Amino acid sequence: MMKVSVTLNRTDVTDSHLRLLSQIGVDCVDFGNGNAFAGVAEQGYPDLDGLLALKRRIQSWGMDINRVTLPNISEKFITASEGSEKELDHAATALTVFAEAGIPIVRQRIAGDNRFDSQIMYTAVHRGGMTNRGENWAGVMNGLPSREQQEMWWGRFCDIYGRLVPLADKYNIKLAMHPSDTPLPGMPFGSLGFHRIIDAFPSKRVGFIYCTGTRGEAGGSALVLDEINHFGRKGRIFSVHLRNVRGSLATASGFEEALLDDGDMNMFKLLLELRKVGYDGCLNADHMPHLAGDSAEHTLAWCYSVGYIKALLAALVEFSG
Ligand SMILES: O=C(O)C(=O)C[C@H](O)[C@H](O)CO
Repeated sequence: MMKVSVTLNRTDVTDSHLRLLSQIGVDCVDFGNGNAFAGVAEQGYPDLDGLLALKRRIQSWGMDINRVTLPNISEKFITASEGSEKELDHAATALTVFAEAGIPIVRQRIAGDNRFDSQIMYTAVHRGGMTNRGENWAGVMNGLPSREQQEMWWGRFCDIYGRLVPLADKYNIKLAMHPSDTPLPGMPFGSLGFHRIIDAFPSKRVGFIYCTGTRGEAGGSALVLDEINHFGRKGRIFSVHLRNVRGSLATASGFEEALLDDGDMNMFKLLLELRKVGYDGCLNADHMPHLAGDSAEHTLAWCYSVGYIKALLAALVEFSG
């Protein structure tokens, strides 16, 4: 049975937030910022006792931790600056701490895997005046990574995974990569990059946080359905970010993020495809929309997105019979 998760970027979450998540029926929490865990600032990796206390607190509200993030690997490591190997040592230690705490999925953020580019961003206005992130890639072509830069980055990525994958196998924890957002040409993790990862690192503990929003940005629902089918059949989809978009780079040279019911993709069709390939992980209510009257913590947005996903899941059960 698929479950619903939300992302928290801080670990000092209040009881009132956990209560709200529990009330609206969230099953799991994902932690999106690897540097937020107690211990990372001081020693470079999370403190096991602090992590276990956080896990127990979340469990006391009827939820669990689904995915966490390893301490960030910076540009210094990519360019092999002196002393930067320590970052990989810390990521490796963090992985073993998370495994010891019984966390199922870790994700390594690496400088250069995502690219949020002010050159191509604009504010899209949707129904009721709601604003959303829009991107149009005209003008960015000259700034894209060269073939040489791409290969250099890939070499460093292989150094990172070469260290982390054997540990993931040894400690039985899943190592998940998120697709590059924005999926511009030359970014490492589009559909070709995803194939490349599992070809180079065939361990069954290597897979993806499959983000329907990011991949929809690349090619709309046709691409998303194909990729869910392919990577899902290979058992490589460990978690799903559920987000809708309008347009795509392939079809409109641009895209706009949208509410789950108001983009081009029919989210129920995506769930049917996930069900077809036997996916039973979390559906994360990705990227909180900016709703009128919402709090800085996006509590209204959580209610909208989580409620929508829970209704889709109820419909899916009836559909399956
Ligand atoms: O959740 C992650 O690991 C991400 O990489 C999230 C992305 O940075 C963000 O949602 C952009 O799609």
